[in-house]
Amino acid sequence: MTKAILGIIGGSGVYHLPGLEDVREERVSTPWGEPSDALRFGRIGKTEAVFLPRHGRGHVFSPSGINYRANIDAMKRAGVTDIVSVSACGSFKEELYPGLFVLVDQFVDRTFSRQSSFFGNGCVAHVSMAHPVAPALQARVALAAQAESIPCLTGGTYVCMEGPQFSSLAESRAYKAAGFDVIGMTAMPEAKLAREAEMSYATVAMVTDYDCWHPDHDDVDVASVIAVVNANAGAAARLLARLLHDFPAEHEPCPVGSDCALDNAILTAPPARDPALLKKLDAIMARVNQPEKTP
Ligand SMILES: CSC[C@H]1O[C@H](OP(=O)(O)O)[C@H](O)[C@@H]1O
Ligand SMILES: Nc1ncnc2[nH]cnc12
Repeated sequence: MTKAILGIIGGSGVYHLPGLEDVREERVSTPWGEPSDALRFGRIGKTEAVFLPRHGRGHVFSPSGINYRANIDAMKRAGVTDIVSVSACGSFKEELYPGLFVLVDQFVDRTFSRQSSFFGNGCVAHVSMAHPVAPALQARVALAAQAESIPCLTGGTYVCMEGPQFSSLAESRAYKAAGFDVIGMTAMPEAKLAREAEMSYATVAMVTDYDCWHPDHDDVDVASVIAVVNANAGAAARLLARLLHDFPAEHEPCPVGSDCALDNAILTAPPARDPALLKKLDAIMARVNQPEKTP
């Protein structure tokens, strides 16, 4: 049995987790550098949680400047089994209106200036990203939203742009024509790294705007995003509190293999592996490095 510990990553405007009890803060260093902020450990009900604001308190890290590897590695070191991230996003669909929570299940990665893997020369791994969101975790988020009567839709594709500038009208129209549902700047490589670290991952995409394609709405700007996030901060807090309160004590095995993603993913032969990289991978590869149990 693996004890479930929930990691919550807060996005723009979400720098705290209201309702967290017995809070303890700890700065966790990782072989990949410093996470965006101190980890905040606590619990809601019987469930332990670890909260991290991805931009740091005071919003100091830009989407391209966030150390995603340090954030995910720190969560792994803290024993986190399941991560729920909250992300503000623009909408490409009329029916995905500002204030709606969308539980996306696919990502398109258009970032180009980020460290997107823990692996590399000396230890090569290829994990599956066919199903980047853990369905059981996502279903629990949906149940929590339902229980709190929070408008929430399951399913959708989040395109992750590099930023920090918002999209041009031509880009916005192209993403809409491609059938993407929402756009943000942070879910990638976060979701990829969570998969490499064998943690379940689900995103609550909080629609804040219609980007710039909509003829009847103003083009997105920071003020409008933050106004919608602030207006919905209470709903996000209630959703997360309910999720934590109702979360099972034991980590539920992931039907798409989030918790065993490294099985059959590592190509580099053991004798050829780079000891320095393996040392950095101590937390990420902890499960696959365990000595085999003798019967
Ligand atoms: C505040 S506007 C752009 C900013 O909002 C989103 O943040 P997050 O995903 O962390 O909630 C978007 O990705 C940009 O970072
Ligand atoms: N329209 C948009 N584009 C990119 N990131 C966003 N975050 C919130 N709204 C956004």
